[in-house]
Amino acid sequence: MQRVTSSTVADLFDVAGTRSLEHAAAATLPPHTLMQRAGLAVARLAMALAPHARTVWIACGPGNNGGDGLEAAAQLKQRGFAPVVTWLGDADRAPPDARASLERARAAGVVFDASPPAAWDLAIDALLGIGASRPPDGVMAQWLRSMNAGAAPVLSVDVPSGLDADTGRVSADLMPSRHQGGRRFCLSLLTLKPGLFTAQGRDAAGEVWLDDLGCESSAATPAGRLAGTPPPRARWHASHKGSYGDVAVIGGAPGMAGAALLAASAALHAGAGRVFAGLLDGRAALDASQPELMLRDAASLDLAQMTTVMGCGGGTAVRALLPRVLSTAHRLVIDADALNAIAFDPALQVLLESRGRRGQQTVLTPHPLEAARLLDVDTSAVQADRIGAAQRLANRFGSTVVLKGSGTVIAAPGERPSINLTGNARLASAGTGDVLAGMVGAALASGLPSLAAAREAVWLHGHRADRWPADTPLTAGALARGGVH
Ligand SMILES: NC(=O)C1=CN([C@@H]2O[C@H](COP(=O)(O)OP(=O)(O)OC[C@H]3O[C@@H](n4cnc5c(N)ncnc54)[C@H](OP(=O)(O)O)[C@@H]3O)[C@@H](O)[C@H]2O)[C@@H](O)CC1
Ligand SMILES: Nc1ncnc2c1ncn2[C@@H]1O[C@H](COP(=O)(O)OP(=O)(O)O)[C@@H](O)[C@H]1O
Ligand SMILES: [K+]
Repeated sequence: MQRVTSSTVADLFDVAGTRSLEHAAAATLPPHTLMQRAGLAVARLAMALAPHARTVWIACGPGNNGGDGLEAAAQLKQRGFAPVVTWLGDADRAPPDARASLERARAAGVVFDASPPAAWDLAIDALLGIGASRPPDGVMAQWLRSMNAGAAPVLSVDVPSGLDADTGRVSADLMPSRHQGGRRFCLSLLTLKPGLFTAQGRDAAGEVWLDDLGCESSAATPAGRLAGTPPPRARWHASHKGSYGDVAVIGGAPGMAGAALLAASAALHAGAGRVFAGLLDGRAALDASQPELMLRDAASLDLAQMTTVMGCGGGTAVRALLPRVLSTAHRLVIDADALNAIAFDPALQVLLESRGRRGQQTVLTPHPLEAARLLDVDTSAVQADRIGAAQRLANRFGSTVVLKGSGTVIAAPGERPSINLTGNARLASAGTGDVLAGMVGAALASGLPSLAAAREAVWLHGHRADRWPADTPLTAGALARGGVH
């Protein structure tokens, strides 16, 4: 059993992949082995989380997820705990594994009840796993809401019930409350599922653990991966500023110069050799607080030699510059208003696609609304399948795509998408996206290929937010300066 952290490297398997691994493993093992292993793993984690629990409420559903819960109940009872099981199944219709664990729980003397105990020290959610076929309702939804509202920790078996294991969607009324409720844990069985890590998945699951039940995962193709900590970038003693590349930030239309300056500051603090800011505002000649930045007229910059970060605070003015930038920029990060301009202009889309065909490095950094505009769908469609949306954009434009938000997805043509696990909701403040664009620019300018540059910058950006003191608001300016307090 292992705890998943932002440095974990692991494959992610969707429901179809997990099912084929389960079948392959079950075929080589004596009957009921997997469920016994699953139940024991759940019981072990439960005992570690609540070693002094007097009452453990285990809510079990009608399928094999409920079977895991029944098996855990048997194991906990045998170890001196007092599980109370509420089971929504029917012994005549339960799948064979769940029925076998039902017998074992009964034989162990587990207490079964029709309704939850009056109080509990730990709740185990074994209502639905990867077989969920519709959103929970009725008694099942009521039990989930009780767990969510209770002060005790909640341990979800395999996935939080009601979570779409492939996409991370959960219906709003089953999400844990932000204002009450205990800590949340999820023990994912056999495989890690992508839905645990993106969209609502991170809030629904809480701290994720994995038990592979002693099974191999080579018999299925992963749907994605957790890429872990990026390798450190060494700086040679015998290097100079030219070794780390030039970044040109183009953006900052009147009233929005701050966005471009944030991106430029972020590029500088992320190690770019030289940073130029080509402000569309035209008025500023010096940022006195950051004299290292060279403020230039955007038209005067020789983009063929540089890494360009385009669009931060660009307004509509950025549109006129895009044909030249898309055609000439050596390496390119496209953010914010530049993405919006491309979404509404088929001629710019053609120019972007041809960069991909020429093999030029391009990273797009949309938030969900910008991604929706580029895909001509609405934001809810993007959020309903973030991995799919990022991959479609990457394929369409021949670019690396960073689809921002909780569980940022990074996709590139022909590559397995990855989900980044650093970062938290303190990043939900104005300007943090501009900072990310600048950081991707610096990583690209150092010579990293676009996918590695995107992974490194996204990881570091989130890591800075994770390290930031909990009692202090995080500003984009501080994030740009390296997350230094
Ligand atoms: N076999 C093994 O040894 C192992 C199994 N493992 C475990 O099995 C889990 C998968 O089990 P599973 O395939 O039985 O699916 P599961 O998630 O229990 O749900 C299906 C049941 O729920 C029902 N149902 C669906 N939606 C519903 C709703 N909204 N509201 C109410 N009911 C709803 C559905 O009924 P139906 O849709 O047919 O009406 C069916 O009865 C997996 O996540 C893991 O925990 C692993 O530990 C590995 C070892
Ligand atoms: N709840 C969250 N959890 C993790 N990261 C978040 C969250 N909210 C925002 N972020 C991150 O903060 C950044 C916000 O970018 P963006 O939406 O473009 O903001 P802005 O336009 O204000 O710069 C992205 O990197 C995004 O992934
Ligand atoms: K569950």
